[in-house]
Amino acid sequence: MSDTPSSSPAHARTRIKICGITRVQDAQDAARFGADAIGLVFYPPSARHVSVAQAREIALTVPPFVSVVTLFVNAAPDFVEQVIDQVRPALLQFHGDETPEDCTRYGHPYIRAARMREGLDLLDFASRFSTSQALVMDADQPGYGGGGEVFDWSRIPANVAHPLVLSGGLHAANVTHAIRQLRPWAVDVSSGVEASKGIKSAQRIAEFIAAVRAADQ
Ligand SMILES: O=C(O)c1ccccc1NCC(=O)[C@H](O)[C@H](O)COP(=O)(O)O
Repeated sequence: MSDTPSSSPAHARTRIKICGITRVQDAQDAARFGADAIGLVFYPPSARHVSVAQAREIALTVPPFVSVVTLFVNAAPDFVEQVIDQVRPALLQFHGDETPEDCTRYGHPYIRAARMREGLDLLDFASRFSTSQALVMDADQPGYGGGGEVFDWSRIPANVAHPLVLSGGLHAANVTHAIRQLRPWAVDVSSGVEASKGIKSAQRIAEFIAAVRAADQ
């Protein structure tokens, strides 16, 4: 086997985040099938909103080396502090209208969602959020996120320096193609692995993860 560089991607394995987990059982299924991270949504209008107590219970059952990500939409700083203290997330995810200062004030690693609306300059956005560990690229939709909508992937510039987390309307039937086309660092899914809003389907999680692994071959 040759050890010369090739055009293959810089990483061999696309990371997978299953977002909008509301039940211990769903977190365990995600981990069991090989997810790298689970997302807990703190946004009361969402059907996937969890209380701090619920989130803590779920986080305590997540096995080692599976990251817990807590997602906020324009949350009050005191509330974010409470979640950091009680849930101990590996990462914060800001999915609303937060400024760079809103994201960095906790001194905690974070990822920032870019809602891919018409006219968004992603390179400018990336430079404003240079301290973000990754950019989550999601469809722009009413309700901020989790709407199962795909955006136009051709609007992602090739030269974004951040690791990219592809999100928005992914499911087992389109994620293989998405990964082969874009080679993101990670993929993030919610609606595409659900049985109903906020309730994940073990079978759909398994199929989604198998489709990601197929793309990594
Ligand atoms: O999931 C929600 O209800 C939600 C509400 C408000 C902001 C963000 C939200 N979810 C964000 C996510 O990380 C989803 O995984 C992402 O938007 C993709 O969702 P989907 O298109 O349903 O796979």
